[in-house]
Amino acid sequence: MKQSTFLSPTLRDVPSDAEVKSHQLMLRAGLIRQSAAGVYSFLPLGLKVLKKVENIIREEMDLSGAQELLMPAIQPAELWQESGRWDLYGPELMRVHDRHNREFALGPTHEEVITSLIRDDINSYKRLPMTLYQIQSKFRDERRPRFGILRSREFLMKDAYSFDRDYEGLNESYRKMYEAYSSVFTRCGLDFRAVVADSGAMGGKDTHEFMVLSEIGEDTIAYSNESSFAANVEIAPVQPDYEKSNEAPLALEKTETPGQKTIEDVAAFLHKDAKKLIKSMLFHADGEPVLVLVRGDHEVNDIKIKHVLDARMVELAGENESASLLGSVTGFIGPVGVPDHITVLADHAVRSIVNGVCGANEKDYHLVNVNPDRDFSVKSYEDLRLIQEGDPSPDGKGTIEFKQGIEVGHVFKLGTRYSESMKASYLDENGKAQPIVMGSYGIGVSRTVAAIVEQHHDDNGIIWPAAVAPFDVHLIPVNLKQDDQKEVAEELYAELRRSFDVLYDDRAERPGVKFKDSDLYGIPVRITVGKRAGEGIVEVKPRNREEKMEVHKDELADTLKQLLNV
Ligand SMILES: O=C(C[C@@H]1CCCCN1)Cn1cnc2cc(Cl)c(F)cc2c1=O
Ligand SMILES: [Mg+2]
Repeated sequence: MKQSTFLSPTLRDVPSDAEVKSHQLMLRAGLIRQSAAGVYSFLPLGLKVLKKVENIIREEMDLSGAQELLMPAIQPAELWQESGRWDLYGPELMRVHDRHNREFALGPTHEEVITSLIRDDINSYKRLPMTLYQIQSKFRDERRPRFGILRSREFLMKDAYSFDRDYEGLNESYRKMYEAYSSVFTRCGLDFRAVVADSGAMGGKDTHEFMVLSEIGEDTIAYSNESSFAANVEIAPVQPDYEKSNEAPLALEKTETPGQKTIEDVAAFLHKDAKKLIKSMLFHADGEPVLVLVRGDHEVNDIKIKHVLDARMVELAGENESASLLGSVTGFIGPVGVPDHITVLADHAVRSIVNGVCGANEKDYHLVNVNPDRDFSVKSYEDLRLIQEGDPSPDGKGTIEFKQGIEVGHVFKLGTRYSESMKASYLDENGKAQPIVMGSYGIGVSRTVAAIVEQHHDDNGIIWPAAVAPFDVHLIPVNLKQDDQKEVAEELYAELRRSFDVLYDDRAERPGVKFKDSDLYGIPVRITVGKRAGEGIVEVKPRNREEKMEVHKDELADTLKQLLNV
């Protein structure tokens, strides 16, 4: 490709609204351009990378035995009404009307469509197992699109769906897909972890997220420093560590704590360690009031509350709720003397508190020498807190550390959630109808491109791993006015492009501009045709190393093969 004709405008300066490196560099290197908040065009250079990632995914999907199809982005509302999700999602689900005023969704995912497709065509156990996938644009009206294509409102996803006769079959389909994902992200040159995840609104049991390690990742991974344990912190289990204290329980006392509402304030005011405090929070779980207790130095994990109560919606109650239900404002509520109709749940660690402190359910008062089970009772002690760095790993090996991650893949064991609601069944050997057991598996294809940039760049620009690079070689003559340089460059371009993807910088630009653009583009190998062109010597520089080699043009093809390990 001749660069003089190529549309990939580079920017000298960092765009002010781009906060993270991948967003900055993808704009500066001319890979993407924004057309609206969270809506992007992929320019030719960016599209070439997107296609490389897509094809790695396609190869691994096909190797895993999945077959590719393409579903429509426009989805009839009826399908979402059948699955019960039309009213479950709010403004994030983009909805359109057609000319007959019928309602449609712009597809954020395709469980409904694929299930409606399958139920018409798979009716015998002989057709199972089957895994289908597509690579297609998805639409999710994110409230806060940000970080370029890392969180955009239209994005490219590979979504796969597996269909099995039973859970044993699903486990096998899931394992195959899990292996395929590991191959995809390894081939893309990513440092990633597969972590145990929360299935969110999808229901279903097992689910894993594939996280690319990155400081700017929105997800927090809790992992053991001595074993392979790794989980999204949202769902990481905490082992109950019941420590019996030999402190004698003292008489309960009410004490004035004027204006002391936060854990820090109360602990300081009463000269107590936060570990002695009982943090009480009033939630609504599917509308029912629940008082949740965690130790003062811990954080409550509302996803765990949802799982413990098997609730659909869990949200913190407002100030006036606490006042009307518990007779006081947040900061002074506690479990002592709580009306019976309010469920009280406590994290395991609360049970070990002796002579603790909690709100007195009266403004400006707290109770001290509070002892669980003596002064208040709980419905049950559960795992309700966020895991913390330094906690023992749930598998008993090592301690927990945190890392930030970018979620690039998410695999789910769906079970029969969709096949039952949408009546997708198969006839077994005895002619009996059974619900199909499903799995769903996503990769953010465009997000993966940005994640690769986050892990592969330096101050001068992107450093593409060879497998996903937009070109193999960047061929740069220093000065086209020099006949020998022009001649050698043209000859090399004609010759190398037969076996490599070559970007030939034929612009009449100053060398400095050419090299700056080249560093921005991040093409794996740069060939500079300069002063020694007349001797047939050119300079070869790998983008991911400082060193430059002088190579005779006759050895060039072999040198490139080694550098690109093709
Ligand atoms: O998409 C999934 C599950 C898997 C992920 C892998 C590929 C197949 N689907 C979960 N999810 C996430 N955000 C959504 C946003 C909207 Cl607006 C919606 F209506 C539905 C969903 C939704 O269902
Ligand atoms: Mg996810």
